[in-house]
Amino acid sequence: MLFVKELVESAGRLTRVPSKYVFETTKSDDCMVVDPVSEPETIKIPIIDYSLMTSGNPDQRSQVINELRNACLEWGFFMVINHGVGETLRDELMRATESFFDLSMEEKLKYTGKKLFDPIKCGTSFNPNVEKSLLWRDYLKLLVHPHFNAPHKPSHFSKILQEYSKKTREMASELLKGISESLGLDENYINEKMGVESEKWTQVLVANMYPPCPQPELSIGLPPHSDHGLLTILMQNDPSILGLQVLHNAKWVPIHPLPNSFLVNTGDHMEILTNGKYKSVVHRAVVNNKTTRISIGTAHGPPLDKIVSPAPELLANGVGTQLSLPAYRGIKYRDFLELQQSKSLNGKSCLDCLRL
Ligand SMILES: O=C(O)CCC(=O)C(=O)O
Ligand SMILES: [Fe+2]
Repeated sequence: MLFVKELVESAGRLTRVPSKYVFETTKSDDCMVVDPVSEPETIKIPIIDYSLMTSGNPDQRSQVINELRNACLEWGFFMVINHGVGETLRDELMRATESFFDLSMEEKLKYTGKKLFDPIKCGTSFNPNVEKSLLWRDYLKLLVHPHFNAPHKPSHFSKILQEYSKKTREMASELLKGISESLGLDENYINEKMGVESEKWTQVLVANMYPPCPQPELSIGLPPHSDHGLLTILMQNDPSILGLQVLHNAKWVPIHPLPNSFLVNTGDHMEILTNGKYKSVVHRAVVNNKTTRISIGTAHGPPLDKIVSPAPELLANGVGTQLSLPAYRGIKYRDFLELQQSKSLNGKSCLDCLRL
């Protein structure tokens, strides 16, 4: 296996993308990319002030819950500011992640596990065995909760990962409370049903590295896809390096992260649980020819053995109204992950398999 990082570094000055990295466009790639100058209104990304949600002031909280509801209904994506996760921890994690990718091929190859549920997995592309073309992306994927796993090198990586995973779990749990409330449910509804309260939920951390690409228009870092869990919390190395694009009203919206913010999106299990009220958002990562971009995402989902189906409470739209039918069949989280990882990443194809 050859990582993109090593391909770029070994080639001296790479001027062309090798043909196996030329990405075939799919339907949603035909969508236009929003031009921020002529369409500034379309890129008003929702911003959630986390500190107002947790300040203890009920008016401020209900204002933020409203904003969360709109963000989930209209975008499936929002930026979180004033979240209380220290800049130092974020920087340390980013530096340690860079050092991990800088390890020798020999070290990294120790983690190129073959099995889907290998708790530590380092690799390139998404699923090179079945993909028609390779992605301009290397990755490290760790199962960090309920059992914590991390590589031994670099030496301080594990401690930083553990702290960061805990902080993002706390944030995810608070956001899920707010989201429950925004759906008219008890604030603990999702956390109770999804094993958050019992500490049995699943957290997977993925670090993506996208080295500079000589022909960025021909290749892609991650093709259009939705995430599997309930919520994904993402940060990147430098807010000025663009890469993430979110599909909104059939157009790709490039995300300009606010400094020190987190990017949060709803995943397929949010869509299943809410019976399609809050949909998972399709997004992709494009590459550039100047700088390496690194993003680190934590996906938060139910316990692996939990079968998730639409919440009965959300099948009725109000007192006295008729029940609507469940729109998705229930599936064990583990089976959903297996389905997604056995194919190439392709829009919402896994969720489509569950539609009733
Ligand atoms: O690199 C990014 O911004 C997006 C990463 C992503 O979508 C993922 O890891 O699922
Ligand atoms: Fe994603």
